Amino acid sequence: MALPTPPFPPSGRFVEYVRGSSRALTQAEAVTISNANIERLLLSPAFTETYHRITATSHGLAFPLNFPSSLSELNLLSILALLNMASGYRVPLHRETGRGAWDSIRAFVLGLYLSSATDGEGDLLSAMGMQTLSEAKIAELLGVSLHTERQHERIHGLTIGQVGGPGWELVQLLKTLLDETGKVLVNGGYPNLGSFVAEALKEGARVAHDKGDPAVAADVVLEQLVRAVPGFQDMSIVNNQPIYCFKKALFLINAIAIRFAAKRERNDDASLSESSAPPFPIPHASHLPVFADNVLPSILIHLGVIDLSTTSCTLTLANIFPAIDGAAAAATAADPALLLLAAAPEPRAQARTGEEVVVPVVDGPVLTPAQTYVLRAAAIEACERIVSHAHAMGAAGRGAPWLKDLALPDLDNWLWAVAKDRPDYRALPRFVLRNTPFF
Ligand SMILES: Nc1nc2c(c(CN[C@H]3C=C[C@H](O)[C@@H]3O)cn2[C@@H]2O[C@H](COP(=O)(O)O)[C@@H](O)[C@H]2O)c(=O)[nH]1
Repeated sequence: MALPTPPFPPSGRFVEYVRGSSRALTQAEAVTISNANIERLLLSPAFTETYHRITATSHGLAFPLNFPSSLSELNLLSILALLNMASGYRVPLHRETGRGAWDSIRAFVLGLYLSSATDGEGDLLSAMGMQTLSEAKIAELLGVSLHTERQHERIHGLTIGQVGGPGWELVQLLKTLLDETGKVLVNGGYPNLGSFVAEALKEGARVAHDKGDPAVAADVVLEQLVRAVPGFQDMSIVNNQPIYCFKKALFLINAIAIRFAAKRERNDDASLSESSAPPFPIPHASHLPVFADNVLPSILIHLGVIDLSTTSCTLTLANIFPAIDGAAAAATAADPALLLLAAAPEPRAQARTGEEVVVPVVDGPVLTPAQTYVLRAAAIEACERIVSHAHAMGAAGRGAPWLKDLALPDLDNWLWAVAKDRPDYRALPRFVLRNTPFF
């Protein structure tokens, strides 16, 4: 059942509406986020002992490619962000490709780039090229099958392959995103997504300059991305409450800031030549709301920051993650989060053999679109609260001194990457929504 779509936020207020609508929906659905549990996380060894290592090392946004220009890299990054979804296909992707959603999409985009250079297929990353991709080519680059197998009804032992299944579904989602975005770009006269984004970045810098506030640039870029490209229109109405998440567009703005920040500093340094600076301005992103996917809310629930036990029964959210591990829960009285907040357990097998501990990837609960918007809203609100609580603790001299500098995108990065950092976290189920192009 498709949810209704709200109007766009008023011009100039897109970032504010992500925050405001997330808070309002979290409150309307009676999700509890307590300062006590936020503080417990911020003081926990699980957080303090890994924060700097994780936020300093993991981003996966640098590709091992020699881009002919900054614009070419911007285009690749923009397409990567546009396609940064597929979380609902994590388990089938692991089964078929050995990779999760993010790594599969990265490999796919890398494949698009490399086949553009070598296969004589034309530029598959251009506005025209992205519309020419066949289902078969997308499936090949992604490494998934367009078929499922089923038992023949009458002939025992005979299996029949038929078009369909998770691989096919994901290929449809990607094809639609590539097609519709390509059309928008061609209609607007843009050769590729990167050149559209570069224009938005310039407009953002112009408005930021006029208003004397560098933070405004990201808002302008967000608005332009969302208004123009259906694949960035990650918004809905849930129980009469509009909700704006804009995960992929916010992720893109932050990715641009991360990838090109060093160059921005060079850009600001007038003594350097023009040629070393990219031909577009780089936005400030450290104030942006987090990029709400399925990982952030799931982990925040497991860590006890988002508490669903108080939610109303209409959306049946209260028990979506039943006690993760009965024995562990018993050992920690009523609160399984306590084990997760402790320092990472010594990975014994790893210590002995030097090999990765293999954790089976299992699907979490399959939710409805309405349920997932509520949980993603709760993650956005929880991260706002975590960061302001950290700043207050820093000012009061409680906790680690660096808490006063905690920034939203770094917190996003920690939550996302820590989920893959410890064997016990990797085993935590994340909720699943299939058939969405947004996360
Ligand atoms: N909130 C947030 N969500 C993120 C990312 C990333 C990429 N992270 C790297 C890139 C830059 C950062 O510095 C990270 O190191 C992917 N996702 C989303 O997770 C989902 C699950 O995917 P998986 O677990 O693979 O199956 C999928 O919807 C995917 O879109 C992030 O950073 N934040």
